[in-house]
Amino acid sequence: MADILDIQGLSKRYGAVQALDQLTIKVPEGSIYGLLGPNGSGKTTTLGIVLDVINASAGTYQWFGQPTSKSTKRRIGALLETPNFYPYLTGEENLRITADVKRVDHARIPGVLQTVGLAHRRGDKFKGYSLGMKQRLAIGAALLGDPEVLVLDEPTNGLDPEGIAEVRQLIISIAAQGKTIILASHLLDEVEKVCTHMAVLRSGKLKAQGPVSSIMAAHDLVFISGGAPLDTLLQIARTLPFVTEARPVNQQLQLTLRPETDSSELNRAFFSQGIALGQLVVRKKSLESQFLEIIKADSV
Ligand SMILES: Nc1ncnc2c1ncn2[C@@H]1O[C@H](COP(=O)(O)OP(=O)(O)OP(=O)(O)O)[C@@H](O)[C@H]1O
Repeated sequence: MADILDIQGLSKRYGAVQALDQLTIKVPEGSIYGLLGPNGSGKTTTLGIVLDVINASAGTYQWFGQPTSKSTKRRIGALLETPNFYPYLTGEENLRITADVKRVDHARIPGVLQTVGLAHRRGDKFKGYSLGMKQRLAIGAALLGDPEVLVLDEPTNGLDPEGIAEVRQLIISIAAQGKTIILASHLLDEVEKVCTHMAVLRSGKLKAQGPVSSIMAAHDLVFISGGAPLDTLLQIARTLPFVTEARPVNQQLQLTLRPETDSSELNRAFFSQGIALGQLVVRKKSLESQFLEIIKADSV
């Protein structure tokens, strides 16, 4: 898979604030890439830099394997702030105005309205739209130029639960049409539900990145006990190449395994040393606790 966006060592300083610190990430083509981090972690700054509205202090980025230019910009649609639509005009009329500003043919409008699920409401005034419909129209405006990539900053902020569900579904369906989507969010739940890949930021630093499933899978815990004294189990566990962490907890041994390790390998490894484990329990950590650990960790 080619990389749509390649960010290398991006840094941004605002006076005393290091908003971004040597960020390096690659966004694969066709992914829904989530930039996840608490408020102030540098997500908007990152999007602003790669959209060429904020200057970086250091580092580089390339879109489609090229430095940014008019032609790369035409291939990117972005929604950083809610656009100012006219309340007394219809959804369709508002898109016509946006199309004129962007010098896009009006012939694109019916298809865009269809994509964002507003074709049947195209003649209704914007002010009568629900919050979710307003945001879908905004996403439609970003799609007018038929971009290959859609960049969204906190796309569900301020929406009601229904609007959140509509917008998340829309993002997934746009990606299904072959577009790459990059979105910033402070909601772990959102990234987990919508994204295929993620980068976790804290205080401008990258804490983890990769496919959402492998980041989440990397943090399951295994508890073992029995068959031998805890000390012996600990000694053996520390020699196993697929065990990344081992420590005694409440008369059991708590282990963290390398991603994609099957816990049955543990049974086999101990058995080969003459120990039949009395108990082996895999506990999935809650996503919240994984996220908190990732953003707490000094490095991942
Ligand atoms: N124009 C600016 N001047 C000074 N400091 C800024 C400016 N823009 C952002 N910052 C600071 O840079 C850091 C990163 O901000 P940024 O907006 O990129 O984070 P974020 O993850 O998008 O958070 P949020 O969701 O709250 O916008 C924060 O400490 C913020 O206060």
